[in-house]
Amino acid sequence: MELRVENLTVARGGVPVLEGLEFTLSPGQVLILRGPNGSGKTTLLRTLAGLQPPLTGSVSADPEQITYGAHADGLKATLSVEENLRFWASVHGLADIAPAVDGFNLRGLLERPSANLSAGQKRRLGLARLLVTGRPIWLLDEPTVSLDVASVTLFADAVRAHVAGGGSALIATHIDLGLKADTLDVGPYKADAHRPRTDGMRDAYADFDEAFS
Ligand SMILES: Nc1ncnc2c1ncn2[C@@H]1O[C@H](COP(=O)(O)OP(=O)(O)OP(=O)(O)O)[C@@H](O)[C@H]1O
Repeated sequence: MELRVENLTVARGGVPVLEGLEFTLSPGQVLILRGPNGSGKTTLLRTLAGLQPPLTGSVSADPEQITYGAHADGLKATLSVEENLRFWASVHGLADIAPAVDGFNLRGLLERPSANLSAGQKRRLGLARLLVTGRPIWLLDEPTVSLDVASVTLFADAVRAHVAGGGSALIATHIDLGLKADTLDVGPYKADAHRPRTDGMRDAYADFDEAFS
């Protein structure tokens, strides 16, 4: 499934951050999102995932086809590693968690409550969740934070296998993952936050408190 973005403007706290975005993420493609801190990568990913509305433009993909891996691992703290994976697999109608367990080297941690994992182990479990969603489009925000070199390799292998199977991935990262990938630099799309808007949309979002979204 293709994800096509046309004339997209995204905002945080009512302030336009990126505007005029046009790109396509195709099956089999890895697209690396680049840009300095605060440039709007997370805002773009959240909008593509359907977690916040765009100010203008359109995103062609159905949110049901998308898995969003955010900064937070989103683990259920009182459940074990295995229970976490089984829970997500059941939500997505899948039964087999073995590829996720083995793909992220979690076999020796299955009984451990996820609250008791190290930061890197938590991240591995959060990423393993990608494999039990069965969804074709992965949107990932700094997925390798806390991972050691070996785990970064596991992650890169998982992405490679995903796109080889017809999936796609848009990944915000500051490191080189060693993947065959295209790059989307958000720099040229930086919005002029102070330009008066003519479409009335600014007012609609001005009081929106992102802290509660
Ligand atoms: N909850 C929020 N409410 C209002 N503004 C926010 C909020 N979160 C982020 N921002 C602002 O929105 C802009 C874009 O932030 P965003 O998190 O999308 O950048 P980023 O490119 O992902 O940065 P980083 O590389 O540091 O993760 C920044 O100026 C940031 O300060």
